[in-house]
Amino acid sequence: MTDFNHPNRAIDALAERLLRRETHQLESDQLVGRVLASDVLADRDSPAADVSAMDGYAIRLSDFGSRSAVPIAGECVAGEAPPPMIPNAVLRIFTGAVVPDGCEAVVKREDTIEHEHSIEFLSSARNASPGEHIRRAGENAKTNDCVLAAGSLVTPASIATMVNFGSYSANVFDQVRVSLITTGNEVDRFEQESPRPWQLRNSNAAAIESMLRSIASVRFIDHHHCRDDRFSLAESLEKCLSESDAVFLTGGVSQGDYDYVPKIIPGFGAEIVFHGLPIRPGKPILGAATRAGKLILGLPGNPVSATVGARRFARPLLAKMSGQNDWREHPPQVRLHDSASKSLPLHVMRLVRHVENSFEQGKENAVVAAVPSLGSGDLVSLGQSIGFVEIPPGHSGEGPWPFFAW
Ligand SMILES: Nc1nc2c(c(=O)[nH]1)N[C@H]1C(S)=C(S)[C@@H](COP(=O)(O)OP(=O)(O)OC[C@H]3O[C@@H](n4cnc5c(N)ncnc54)[C@H](O)[C@@H]3O)O[C@H]1N2
Ligand code: MOO
Repeated sequence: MTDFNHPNRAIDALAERLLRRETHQLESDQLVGRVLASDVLADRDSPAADVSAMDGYAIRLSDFGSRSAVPIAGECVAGEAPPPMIPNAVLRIFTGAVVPDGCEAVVKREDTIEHEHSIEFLSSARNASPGEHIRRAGENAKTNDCVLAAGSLVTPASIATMVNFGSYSANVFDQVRVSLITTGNEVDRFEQESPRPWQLRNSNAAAIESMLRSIASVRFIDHHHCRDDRFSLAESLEKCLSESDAVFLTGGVSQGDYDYVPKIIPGFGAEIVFHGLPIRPGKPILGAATRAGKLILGLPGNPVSATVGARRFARPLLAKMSGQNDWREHPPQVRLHDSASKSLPLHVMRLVRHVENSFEQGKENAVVAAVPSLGSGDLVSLGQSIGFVEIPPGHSGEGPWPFFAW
């Protein structure tokens, strides 16, 4: 086990040991949020022919020599093959229509005086250069060019690209199957009755399950809740590992006598890559990988630590396992409003909320404010936050700091 001084180093070391999924074909209406396993190729040139970028007139540059009005010989409309160009005449053309053979440029209609059967060129049109307002065949992509690379996350924007090139389905990586184990004798659902003062509702299960269910490239498999018992924990972990690619646990990861998570993991032949990182909250976090490349993430039980840890560590690791090339996060930088706090020798994750008009304060970065919090058990501050900023060791003040939104 190495001592990592940055959460990103720990994430990288764990990511290296994780498996990638098999692949299958999926229809385009199911693809958003999934990861392409094969390149998408252009099935034809884009555009497929030279087309007009403007509503106007298809001309030869020699037409500018004409002193008087030039006749309009016909129309090129979108959805039809163009008529031929006739000498000493222009064709009316519409955006997206194929330009006729012999057309050297398109002049916007605003740069002409339009009569019923002819046009005159305004002086603004006379600077038109060859090819002006013509989108050339293949200028976006040639047939068989790669237009979307394997490993990219499918978005509504990339669906547009796929469908344009005739891909109504794509080869994608299988979803990452994830199970969750929460621990603790004090924790239960308590839906019908009220918990006693020494009991707690299972907020970690609710937070992490909902986070996992919001990721399209993840399939949530199961949630087990275990009492603080070594054998039932080991039994649950064995079952979860047999049916999942990643298992997240909360609680039981620290130094207590009943903290069995670190104790049972070596029994599964898994390598503990880190146990304890210089972060607050979440210091006791544990990351392990099995020989088959499955992920075990042991999150501390405190609700803020568990939720922050899942967001900070699970998200990129699941992106990696789902086959995404660009799986590391690129968090935006934000400034912290009213940032009177001491620096600590840890990476401090501070819960933050929006600030009204955060972009109007003459600063380059958006501004957020710290949510007052009494620590990693403060579920009120957790619920009022929009995410957290991460302040590096020895730093304090307004930043800017990387921001991780929920
Ligand atoms: N001697 C030490 N004690 C502790 C250390 C340490 O370094 N040395 N670290 C502290 C830190 S930091 C944290 S964080 C906690 C994490 O401990 P565990 O992961 O073992 O968590 P638990 O003790 O099981 O629970 C902590 C806390 O969270 C509540 N909890 C647990 N599960 C849930 C759940 N599913 N939903 C809601 N709340 C939950 C639990 O009742 C406890 O209050 O250890 C410190 N101690
Ligand atoms: O760092 Mo522990 O995560 O709750 O306070």
